[in-house]
Amino acid sequence: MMQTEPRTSPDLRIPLLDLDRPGFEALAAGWGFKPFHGRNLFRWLHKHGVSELDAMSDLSKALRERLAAETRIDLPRVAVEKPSADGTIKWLLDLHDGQRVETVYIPEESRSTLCVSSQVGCALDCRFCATARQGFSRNLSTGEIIGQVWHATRALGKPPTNIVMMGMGEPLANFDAVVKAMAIMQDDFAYMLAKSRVTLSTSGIVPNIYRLAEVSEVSLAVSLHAPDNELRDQIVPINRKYPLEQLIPACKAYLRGEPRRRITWEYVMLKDVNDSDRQAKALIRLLEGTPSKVNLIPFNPFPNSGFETSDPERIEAFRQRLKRSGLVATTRKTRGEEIAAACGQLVGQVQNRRLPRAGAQIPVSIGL
Ligand SMILES: C[S@@+](CC[C@H](N)C(=O)[O-])C[C@H]1O[C@@H](n2cnc3c(N)ncnc32)[C@H](O)[C@@H]1O
Ligand code: SF4
Repeated sequence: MMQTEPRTSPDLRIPLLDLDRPGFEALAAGWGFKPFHGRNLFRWLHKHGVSELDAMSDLSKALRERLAAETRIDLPRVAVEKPSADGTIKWLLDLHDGQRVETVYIPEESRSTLCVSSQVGCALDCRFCATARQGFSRNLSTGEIIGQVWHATRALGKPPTNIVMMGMGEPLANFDAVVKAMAIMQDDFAYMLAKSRVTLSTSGIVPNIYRLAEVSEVSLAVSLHAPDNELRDQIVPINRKYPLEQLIPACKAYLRGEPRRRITWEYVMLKDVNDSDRQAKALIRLLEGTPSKVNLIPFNPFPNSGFETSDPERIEAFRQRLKRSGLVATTRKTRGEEIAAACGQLVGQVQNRRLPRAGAQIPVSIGL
């Protein structure tokens, strides 16, 4: 075992999980090593899931000593692991300051999806969302976001085939950390996910949709939930700042006219709120001219939500109406019911705050 004592206080050491590949290369180069040594370290950490410096056999002793002295690797600690009979696994992860976030793994026949959190809580206050009830606590760092992927990959023995930024929080409100974490997910020396296999879901922070288009090519899912401003203002309050006449052009611009790309619109089905035939027609009109897929999400209830989920027949009638207009429309499957693991329903724990029991009986539903 390497005996080197840290030269600096642990808090001042460089958190390696916060770095992307260029960051590792710059770190190595800054210390007088070749940049590829930094790349090798990045590969050990993310591709091989190795966090013990002594096991990184192709790194020089001098580099490992420097790393041991001046860097740290803050791996997530699992507070609770809940497997479900259908293979879904929910992890509640402890963060360094006592906050907790949830990550959900959903296996399917031909793919596996990891639902990743971007914030502790959320400030955007969508009326039907359990995370919103928790309020906003803080952004996650890049390391805390990619740490969820690191953990799942290690636990499962292989990376998921798909990652969705649909856990707790609004990813576009934590722009820099999320973009860097998504770059690591896609890096060939790390998790090797194709661009289309990483999806960012947003409730519609319009300026950051334009920014995202400049720096990333991930798939975009937008939480729409209403076909007009009047209703959307009420149930997705960010709409008052960025209404539909700004949101739709931003999403179109995101596609850059590329024929194979499209926006996934998430539409949570709320009984007698947004599920009428008239609203289906309005939705069709709204999405005209935008390459789209609509994903209908049966509302996952939680105590005192004030909403009910639409009847299955109503959801199917709504879907058929969209389909007849030529839209691709699907209904999300419910998964992992007994472990309360719904993406979009996650409630981590915030230290020293009283939490609603929301989420206690909530099923998982996912599937873009
Ligand atoms: C929790 S959000 C996280 C990503 C981002 N903040 C957003 O709103 O798109 C992921 C998805 O879950 C949906 N969702 C939130 N609460 C839900 C509920 N009670 N039932 C079903 N879906 C819900 C959201 O609308 C969104 O489409
Ligand atoms: S749906 Fe998304 S944006 Fe809205 S409160 Fe929940 S996590 Fe935040």
